[in-house]
Amino acid sequence: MTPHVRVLPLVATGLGSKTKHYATIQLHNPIRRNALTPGMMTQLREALLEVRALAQTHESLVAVVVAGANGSFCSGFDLTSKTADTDADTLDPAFAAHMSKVMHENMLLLHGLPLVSIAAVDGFALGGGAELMSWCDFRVMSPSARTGFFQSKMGVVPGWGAGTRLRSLFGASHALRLLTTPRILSAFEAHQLNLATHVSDAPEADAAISAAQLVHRDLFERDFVDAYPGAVRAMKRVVLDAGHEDGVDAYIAGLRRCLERERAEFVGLWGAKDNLEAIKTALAASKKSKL
Ligand SMILES: C[C@@H](C(=O)O)C(=O)SCCNC(=O)CCNC(=O)[C@H](O)C(C)(C)COP(=O)(O)OP(=O)(O)OC[C@H]1O[C@@H](n2cnc3c(N)ncnc32)[C@H](O)[C@@H]1OP(=O)(O)O
Repeated sequence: MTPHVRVLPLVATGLGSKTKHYATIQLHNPIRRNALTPGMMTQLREALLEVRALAQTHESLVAVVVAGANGSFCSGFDLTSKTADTDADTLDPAFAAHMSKVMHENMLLLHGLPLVSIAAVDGFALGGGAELMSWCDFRVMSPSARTGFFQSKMGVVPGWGAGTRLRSLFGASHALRLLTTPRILSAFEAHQLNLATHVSDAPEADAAISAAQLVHRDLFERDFVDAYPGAVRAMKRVVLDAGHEDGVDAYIAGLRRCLERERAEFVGLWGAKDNLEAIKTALAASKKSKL
């Protein structure tokens, strides 16, 4: 199946006036661990707009889950996608600027949805995948899932906005620690660092559980069960609105300006000497591990 991003049918949970629904946006490029091609980035925007429209017509829709397919979350940008989706060289600064802008706008759209956003992380959330995870309000990891901001090891800064996002989530020193430490973290370590907001309470018993199952069982059938849908939606408005004294539009505009500066750093480093050396080393290591 060609790589794609789609919105799955809404799921209902709870009873009576507390019935709540959630939507799922699924990233589907399993042979590349759900890395995003340029085409998938455009489809991600369409999926986010579809979910935003659903939120307008369905008052009981309280959350959107972002998930991968076949046991993986997302391994960032699909480094093999240039020939399939575009003629541009993906190491070209013009491509870097374009990709980063598209993903920054996607992240702002996700962040500004009137719904609680939930990353359901199985397998790996790596590079841009860790960034996408970080932009979600809740970050649920299955017991065997892994994540990591390994951009510094690739000689770049984040291309999908994690500098801005982690600074706003955790403050400067914690954001810097995560971004300058290109280590792959277990779900347990990610939870200790507050990067994961939810992991299994009994990881050994839940060894085979998926993040989507954890979301359904632990969030919707337990944590959210007593909340009224209207109150959940209002909480999201309150929290977003509290981001800036002039309200949500000023908050998002401020984030956009920060992302513009972050993008300039990314474009300057993507495809430059250190990045090329890192890609060469990574490719050689990958080939060696398969011999
Ligand atoms: C925008 C920027 C940013 O950070 O801001 C980015 O995202 S740059 C992109 C950053 N991401 C990466 O560099 C991810 C590199 N990938 C990996 O480190 C690894 O594949 C893992 C994600 C840890 C998964 O390891 P695991 O052992 O489970 O599987 P594997 O390595 O055999 O991967 C399965 C197949 O998917 C491919 N594959 C995995 N990630 C890919 C990616 N991002 N782009 C293109 N192909 C990718 C592998 O080459 C392999 O292809 P074959 O089956 O043909 O051998």
